[in-house]
Amino acid sequence: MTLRPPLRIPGITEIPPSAPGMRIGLFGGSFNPMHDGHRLVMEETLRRLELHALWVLVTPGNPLKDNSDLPPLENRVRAARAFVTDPRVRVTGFEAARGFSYSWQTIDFLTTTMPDRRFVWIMGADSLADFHRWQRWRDMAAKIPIAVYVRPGAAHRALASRAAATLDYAQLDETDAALLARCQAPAWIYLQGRQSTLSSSAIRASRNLR
Ligand SMILES: Nc1ncnc2c1ncn2[C@@H]1O[C@H](COP(=O)(O)OP(=O)(O)OP(=O)(O)O)[C@@H](O)[C@H]1O
Ligand SMILES: O=C(O)c1ccc[n+]([C@@H]2O[C@H](COP(=O)([O-])O)[C@@H](O)[C@H]2O)c1
Repeated sequence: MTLRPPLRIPGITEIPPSAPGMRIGLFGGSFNPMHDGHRLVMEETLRRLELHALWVLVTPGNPLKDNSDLPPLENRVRAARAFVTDPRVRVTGFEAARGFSYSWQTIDFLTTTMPDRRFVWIMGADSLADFHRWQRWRDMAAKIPIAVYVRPGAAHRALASRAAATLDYAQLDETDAALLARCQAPAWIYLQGRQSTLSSSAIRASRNLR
């Protein structure tokens, strides 16, 4: 298993508190920085999936991206915490403390150590379009239900993607969103709704122009 050197930062890399039976959304990302598009995804999934909590997993580094300019984990976690206002949302960098590089490692760990919680992976439509390039993506889809949220410019690529085709048989109707976290994987849903054109890269580009 590929592990990076564990990085433990007090107050930053702990797993949020939870209780048996809780339905918990896992929203992974670089969050460089967090923006209102992320807020929209969090609000919509919390409500429509009837989640008790949503954990923002600030990644030490997306394995498919060049992370050389990525600000330190601690800075991204602190900035995301300052941005979040909903008390159900908890921001953590816990993947770094475990030395995880890949999301399947996170899913494996959480579903094994906390089998009495109902975890759901949350991603934007652009991530589904690339999902077949994630390490062990099929194993991940077999372990945890997945909610995909519409993103401007990504809808077609997402629904025509290899992962969408492979998992076609496990797609729930959007009207059954509240059932997703109660379902056995594989199960996934594509959520339409309010959309945001915001992206972290556009925000970084506009900051650099100033
Ligand atoms: N505007 C948005 N609408 C829907 N989903 C989004 C939006 N912005 C980000 N996401 C989703 O949030 C998760 C984390 O995204 P990330 O932190 O990479 O932000 P980003 O804006 O996509 O960043 P970048 O522009 O640097 O690629 C991903 O699953 C991504 O698909
Ligand atoms: O596990 C993988 O192979 C993998 C490949 C690409 C992205 N991810 C995860 O997807 C999430 C979104 O990443 P990002 O950079 O698009 O915000 C984040 O949690 C990454 O660690 C995971």
